[in-house]
Amino acid sequence: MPAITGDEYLRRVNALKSDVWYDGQKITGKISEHPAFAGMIKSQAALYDLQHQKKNMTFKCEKTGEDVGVSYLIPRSKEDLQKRRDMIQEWASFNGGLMGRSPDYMNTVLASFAASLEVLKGEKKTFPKKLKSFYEYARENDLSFTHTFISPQSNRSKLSVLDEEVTNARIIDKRDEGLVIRGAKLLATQGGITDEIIVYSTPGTAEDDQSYLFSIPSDTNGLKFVCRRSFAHCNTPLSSRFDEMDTVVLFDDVIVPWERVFIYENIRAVASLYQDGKFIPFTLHQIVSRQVIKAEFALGVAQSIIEMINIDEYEHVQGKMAEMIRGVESIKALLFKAEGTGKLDQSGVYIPDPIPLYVAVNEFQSFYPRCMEILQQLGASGMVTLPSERDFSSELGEDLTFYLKGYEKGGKEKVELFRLAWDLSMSEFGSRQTLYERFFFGDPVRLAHAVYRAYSTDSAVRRVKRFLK
Ligand SMILES: Cc1cc2nc3c(=O)[nH]c(=O)nc-3n(C[C@H](O)[C@H](O)[C@H](O)COP(=O)(O)OP(=O)(O)OC[C@H]3O[C@@H](n4cnc5c(N)ncnc54)[C@H](O)[C@@H]3O)c2cc1C
Repeated sequence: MPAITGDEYLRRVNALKSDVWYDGQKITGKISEHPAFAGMIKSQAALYDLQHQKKNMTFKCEKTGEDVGVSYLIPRSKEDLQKRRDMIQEWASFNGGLMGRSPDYMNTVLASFAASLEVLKGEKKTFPKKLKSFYEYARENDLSFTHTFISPQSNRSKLSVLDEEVTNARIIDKRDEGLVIRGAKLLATQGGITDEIIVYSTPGTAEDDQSYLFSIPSDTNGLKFVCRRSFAHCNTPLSSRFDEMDTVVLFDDVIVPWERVFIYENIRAVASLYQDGKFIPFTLHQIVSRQVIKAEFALGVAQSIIEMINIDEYEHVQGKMAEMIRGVESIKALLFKAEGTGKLDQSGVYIPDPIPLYVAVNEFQSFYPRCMEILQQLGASGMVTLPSERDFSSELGEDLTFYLKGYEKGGKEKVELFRLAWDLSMSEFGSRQTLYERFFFGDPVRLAHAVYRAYSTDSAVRRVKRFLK
């Protein structure tokens, strides 16, 4: 089946009978109609429809000749990589970059694994051929994915390996039918509303029974998704449409069939696929492409506030905008640099330069929260003087339209803009977005270590040595 439409996505999501728990109850009936999911699922369906409405969203599959999603494309040239960026940004533009787990994220991850099979050569208990066929199957059927990588946050001390009560999902048995998994994983955004979930242990895993890579359908027996409270409220411009639910993932003796096991009981293979393969550059390229759109969206909201209450003559306002512009342009420049200084590897895959992307994603972890702070500083009380649409339709409407007016704009228009700014930067949805970017691709402290370790200072040091001579 070629790239799917929104209707096909809806059909599949509703056909799945995943074990999704919301507020003490298992969700029954169509998940696309549940108030916690309806808005977001509709938005995701619209993304799939865009694949058929916009140019450059698909490419001809080398195997089937059919049109499949560009997010599955393994780039063979700089142009391919730019094609990927265009596609990612087309989807991100639809939601202001606020759907961090739009399908292109995990499709990219899977494509990166499939392009990295050489790192598994000679490694025991790894199945690179199966991983490749699974990638092709996913690409040709346009599967949707969520993922869960991190262990539960019960004990993060250096000595946590000594804990006797293990919470992290682990292999408890190996049977003819497959691996048996028991335990939990930290979380999966969009858990329970995708065809499949990819489960992976990130580097740092110290136990064999906790090292694996596999993918299973979201409605696999014993797999449970436990939701947080929904942030999707009516009459909110962003939360009502883009609240990607976060779920705790529980594995109640889940059987993972052998054909879906790609790595097991091999700590080194798990680490190598992450560090030595193409996961980091490809995934970072997807993330930063989306973050550019998100930063531009925040910039657009900030400038709209400035115009709405006519504050652009103040120097500190200009200074705050300059700060946002510097950030947006720096991230864009880093993205272009990564594409420009990418390299073809021996297998003919074009890999973006990971260093500028690492820098961009680490920078975004503090830049995005700062943008949200600036929105609050510019918007001030406008962020809370927000009568509802019903108030504007009531007998108070005329008064509110006048007393809440902006600069050359009526009260309703002003409140609509400020409600958007509030939803972006202050609502539960907005706060979660900020938290999300703070921790995207990992804890900022450890990500900074990774940037330092990945960066070569050799030429800078050589120059200092020459200078000293
Ligand atoms: C909104 C949201 C959605 C997410 N969605 C997903 C998802 O879909 N799938 C998925 O797999 N993950 C997801 N994540 C998880 C994300 O990858 C993690 O939040 C991130 O890796 C940080 O891990 P942690 O939350 O366990 O924080 P922790 O590692 O527990 O960190 C907590 C604090 O302790 C400090 N700390 C802990 N250990 C160390 C150390 N060794 N050295 C120095 N300081 C340390 C950290 O600096 C931090 O201040 C999501 C997270 C958020 C917030």
